[in-house]
Amino acid sequence: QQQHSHVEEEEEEDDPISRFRNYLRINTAHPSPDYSSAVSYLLSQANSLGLQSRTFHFSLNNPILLLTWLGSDPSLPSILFNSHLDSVPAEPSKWTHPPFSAVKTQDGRIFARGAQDDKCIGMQYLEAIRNLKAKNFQPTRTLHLSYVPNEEVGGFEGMAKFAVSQEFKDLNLGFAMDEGQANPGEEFRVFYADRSPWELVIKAKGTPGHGSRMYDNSAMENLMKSVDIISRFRESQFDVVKSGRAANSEVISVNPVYLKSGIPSPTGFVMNMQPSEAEAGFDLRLPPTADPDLLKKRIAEEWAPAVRNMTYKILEKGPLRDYLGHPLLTLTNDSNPWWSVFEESIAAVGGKLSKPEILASTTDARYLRQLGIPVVGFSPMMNTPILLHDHNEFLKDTVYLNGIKVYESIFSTLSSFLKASQ
Ligand SMILES: CSCC[C@H](NC=O)C(=O)O
Ligand SMILES: [Zn+2]
Ligand SMILES: [Zn+2]
Repeated sequence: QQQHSHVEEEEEEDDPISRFRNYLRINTAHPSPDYSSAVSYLLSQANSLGLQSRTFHFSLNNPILLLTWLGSDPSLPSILFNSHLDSVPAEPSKWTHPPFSAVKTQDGRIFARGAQDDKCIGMQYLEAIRNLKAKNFQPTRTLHLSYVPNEEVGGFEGMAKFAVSQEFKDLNLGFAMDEGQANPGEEFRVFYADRSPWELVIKAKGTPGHGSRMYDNSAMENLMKSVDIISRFRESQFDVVKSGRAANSEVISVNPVYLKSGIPSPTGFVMNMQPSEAEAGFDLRLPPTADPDLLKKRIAEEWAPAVRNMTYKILEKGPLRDYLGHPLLTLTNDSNPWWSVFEESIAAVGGKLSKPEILASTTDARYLRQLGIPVVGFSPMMNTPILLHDHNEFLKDTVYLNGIKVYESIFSTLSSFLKASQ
């Protein structure tokens, strides 16, 4: 009985850490994310802060929540802070604590799927507004917070649809921020571009035959030649990274994700038959500087040539260029006034930024950059191991709380910044 009341007491606490942990307890992992609970929870927070709220349904079962803190001069371009509602799945048996219980250990680590990616920033945005309101801060520019579904599977039912809507256009955005990544070191990492993902499937056909026969042009041989050629390209890119000439995210990555062939039998595969078809799947990532046409030519001529009985399919998962044909990147120099003001806001709280990077993976920021909106990827996590999509994802309470201070500075500085009128 006593223990029971103790637990209830803990759940009813209302402080930044409990509010973060409660958000983490809502299971928004794929394949069946509970978006409605997440949206109701965020709405209750927004209401307690007196923020305006709207929920959009551009796609069935994929709600988008938009919260707005109206500036004193709503005619100025506004600022958007985005986070995604969904998470990748977790395998509970491989975690030391259940992934949706948000256990906090003695040393302050909060374990949950989404702790770093990216429920931290979603709640830190709200806490920063809470603190600024308590200080009677009034923004000049309007601030928007967006909570979007479907990011982890490409954003096609989320930000991709929102970004092309009239409702989005009406926000009149001047600048946006989206998630970044943790840093084990002392500085905050910051991202000016994402790599663009392609899915590549290559298929080989060939002569079937007895498992004992040696002959040319079997499907397996044709596929394995391609796998070998692709591996060599991968090595050449990886060598550039290993020799320190480029960062991981600055080269084209190509990683095999599946191999499929064989003739199934009740116990596995028929072992004395050479199959007539074989295929392989690859995850490709292109940095903004990569030449997509050159890569397509390489795929057609070397990786899956028709002369070797190969066919292929490339699925481009999102844009590579903006509507003016420019690569999707945000300038991080003085020519971008938003960047300078962002830098100032970090310095104002004693934060240090590491050299701006390209993100190795992909976020919804690409849909905003496609529109020509400058977007900075940033999650204020220093002294933190990179655990996104990993087992035992956690964030330390002190790091989380410090991040709230960082966003207070970002919000107040950016929303008062008047020079940029674009
Ligand atoms: C095909 S777009 C997928 C987007 C996904 N984002 C986060 O991990 C990623 O794989 O980078
Ligand atoms: Zn993410
Ligand atoms: Zn992710």
